[in-house]
Amino acid sequence: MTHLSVNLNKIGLLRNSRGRDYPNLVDMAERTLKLGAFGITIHPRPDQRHATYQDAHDVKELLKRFPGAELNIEGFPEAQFLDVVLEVEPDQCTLVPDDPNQLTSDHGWNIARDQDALRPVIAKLKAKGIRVVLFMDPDPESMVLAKEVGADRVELYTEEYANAFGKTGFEDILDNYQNAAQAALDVGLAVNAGHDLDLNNVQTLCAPGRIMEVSIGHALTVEALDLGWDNVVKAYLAKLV
Ligand SMILES: CC(=O)[C@@H](O)[C@H](O)COP(=O)(O)O
Ligand SMILES: NCC(=O)COP(=O)(O)O
Repeated sequence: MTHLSVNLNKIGLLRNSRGRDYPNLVDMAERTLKLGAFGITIHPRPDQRHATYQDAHDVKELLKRFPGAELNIEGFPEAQFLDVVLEVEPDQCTLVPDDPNQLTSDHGWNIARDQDALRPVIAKLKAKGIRVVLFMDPDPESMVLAKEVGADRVELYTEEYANAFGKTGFEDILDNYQNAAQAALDVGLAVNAGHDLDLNNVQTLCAPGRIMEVSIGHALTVEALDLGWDNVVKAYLAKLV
């Protein structure tokens, strides 16, 4: 079984577009958890275009009423982000090598280059009992270093997987992701996955059983426009058993 962490960035985007607290992100988080989702993910970016730092505090407070459910905060480890994470103390922090001006996340860490910066950050987060995940491209060779710098898990960046799904050559891409996941498991890292996963492609990635958690937001929100939020969350849960 793969855990579903629903990313509420796009709920935050919709809310922020009118300057009122509607839709209320915490209400959507509560609704999502009541449907059986394992957790909530938010990725507050420096411009707080969607999820905000206050959302991190508010969702953490909500989770006190949902024992066993997890909060995953994603982001680049700049000072303000780290201050918020260390205050909120989520169950998990996924470090993503995003530039503040990026439209969205589009690459994993270059650990060989960034290891000196990552090590103390990872140590500080782990000292607070926060599970640390590194957002990674599906490169089996990089998993040893991810473990060596102190990560607990990696999150495989799955845009390439999603783009290849159902097309010629997909099997080779799928094999690469499964090999990268196995390489992570072989060095003692658990494996998350995320970015552009959807109802059509998620099951093939998770079926072999190597993926512990997927975080899904953009496609889930778009699919909910057709199917309704509750139906979409239930549909993902049914595919991840
Ligand atoms: C790291 C990643 O792939 C996603 O979690 C990210 O949160 C997407 O960010 P946007 O919702 O800003 O596109
Ligand atoms: N880490 C991936 C995530 O949280 C959501 O990515 P997406 O489903 O919005 O592409």
